[in-house]
Amino acid sequence: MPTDTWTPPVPLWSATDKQSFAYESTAKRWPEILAGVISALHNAAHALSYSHSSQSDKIAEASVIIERLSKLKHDMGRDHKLEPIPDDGGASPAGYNDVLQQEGWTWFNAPWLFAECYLYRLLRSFFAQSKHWQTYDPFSSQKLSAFRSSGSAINQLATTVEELVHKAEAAVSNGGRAATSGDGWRTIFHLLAQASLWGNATDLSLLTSLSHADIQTLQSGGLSAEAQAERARFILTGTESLDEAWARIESEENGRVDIVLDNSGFELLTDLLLADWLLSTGHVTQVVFHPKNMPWFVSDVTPADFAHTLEALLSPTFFSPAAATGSSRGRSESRQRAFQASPAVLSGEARAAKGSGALQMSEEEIEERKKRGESPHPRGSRGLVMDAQGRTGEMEKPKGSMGLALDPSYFQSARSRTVSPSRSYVVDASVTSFSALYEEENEDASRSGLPSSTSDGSTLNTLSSASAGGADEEERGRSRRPDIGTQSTPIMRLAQRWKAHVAAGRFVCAIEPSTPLGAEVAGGEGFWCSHHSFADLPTAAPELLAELKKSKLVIFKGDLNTRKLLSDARWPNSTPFAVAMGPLAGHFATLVLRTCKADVCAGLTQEKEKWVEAEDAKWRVNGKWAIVVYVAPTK
Ligand SMILES: O=P(O)(O)OC[C@@]1(O)O[C@H](CO)[C@@H](O)[C@@H]1O
Repeated sequence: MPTDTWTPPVPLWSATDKQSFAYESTAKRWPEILAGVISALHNAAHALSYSHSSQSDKIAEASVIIERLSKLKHDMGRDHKLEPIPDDGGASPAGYNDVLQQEGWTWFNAPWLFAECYLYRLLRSFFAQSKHWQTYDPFSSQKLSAFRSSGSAINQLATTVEELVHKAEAAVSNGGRAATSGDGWRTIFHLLAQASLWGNATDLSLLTSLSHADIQTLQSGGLSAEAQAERARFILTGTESLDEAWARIESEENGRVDIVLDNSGFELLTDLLLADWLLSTGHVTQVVFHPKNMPWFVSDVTPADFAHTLEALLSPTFFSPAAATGSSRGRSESRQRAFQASPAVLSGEARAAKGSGALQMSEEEIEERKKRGESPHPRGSRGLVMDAQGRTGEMEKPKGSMGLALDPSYFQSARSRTVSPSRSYVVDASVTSFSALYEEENEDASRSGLPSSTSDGSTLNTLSSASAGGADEEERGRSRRPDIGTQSTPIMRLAQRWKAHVAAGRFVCAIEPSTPLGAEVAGGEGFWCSHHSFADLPTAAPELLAELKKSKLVIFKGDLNTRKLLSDARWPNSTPFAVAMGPLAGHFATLVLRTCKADVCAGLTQEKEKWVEAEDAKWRVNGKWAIVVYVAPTK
């Protein structure tokens, strides 16, 4: 390992242990995730095939990327060596490639954490090297549809938090910060921190098999004291660390808190609710959010996700039942099903456009067939059968087939909508695309006087260019209910506050949301997607460390961030968390909010470890159990 890497005194988790979740992920979950990306790309290309203007180059390029994804899936399944990541003009892959040159790992003998980070960085390079798909986020449609289905849980939380925020602001305006100190306010911090913790259970990379209904059940913890008490028993470390974190928040004058984000959608929403309440108590004057600079672990927050989330929450229709099921604009349920994003059957031989293995026949031929009233594809043509999760394993190509074609049935129900993949949030045709959302949004926005984004969605409102700023917006963000139309909901009103917080610099997204996906980013923010564990942060990212040391509390969300804090090493579970953090421990006050979804753990008592082993053999990985840990600053 290179010199700027700390080596823990215990081995790292890897798929060499066939009993581990590392092995199950490498053998099963990652191939399913790759199949999901192939499906998403197929659907995006499918939507393009109905564009009014010629999209054949983009479609052809999609099939090239699909071929690369298929080969990656093939090579992974056969435990090939990890190949160097090409220099794709984005964040330098040199760190990954230097290690690979030294170690020569394969998929199943590499450290699990390294291999998984490598997988997502390599995936990024497939799109970064393209001409038409450079800003395409292959997980956007999953993130969007999961977020849309979280509406009921979000409204439940927002109703409660809106009241808590206004109560806190009223208390502060009457009695200053002292008025929001003490037991009652600490209890509310517990509730909101635990809502943020359990929001982490909504992790699409894990929930490859759960339905959105299951996800909603997971999210339905809510804020009721009973619900929280019931779930507190699943926090293996107890919740005393929240008392320590709250004492830190109350005591320190410095008003900055940082949140190292995890998943977009519902989890990000719970982080924003916590952050807004912290501001309203007067103990915090700024919250800095740290997203990932590229599509990461399926559902992690990108800068575009951060911006889109605020925009989407302002829309009166984003969580509408129709939008959630994608059956908006009157499409029948059955057509909606036919339109679903996972191609159950890929069939047909496509006349390959020159050298491209295109999905389509030539434009001219399609037009000719349409004029004759024929389907754009010959029925019954031989082809490849692959189920939605790509469980066929090897992608054998039928003899003579030059490429892939979508089942003709897709072409009967596709909307004639131009969906350009040159937008990071492009979604496939099976869910409402953000451009459509923004069209709705603009209609709604113009009615309610809200700032609207551009209709083509390509130059979305970035947080830094968010509407207004100035006294009125400042005031609105502070305490008055914003006048965003009589139809406003609690979440819309809170989102309006959050846009005002952004405009006033009280909410900061550490990476400018308009930053291209995968780009090299300033301030060391690219570190979060590097090959490093966080133990290396002091040596590998001194600029980022200096930033985090300005914060009175740094909150790390989720399982992957915890795996990186612990170097994903095989610590005895009773190892003190600060010991397992290695050189990073003590540089700044740290609060870890993690639902357990991987092999690694630390910070438990031996009694608790014994108890949970007897309670649930899968406690490490099924997302039902959690740890909450506070590590005090000592350096
Ligand atoms: O960081 P999150 O989103 O909480 O969880 C991400 C993650 O822990 O989930 C999977 C294990 O289930 C791993 O592949 C990955 O590291």
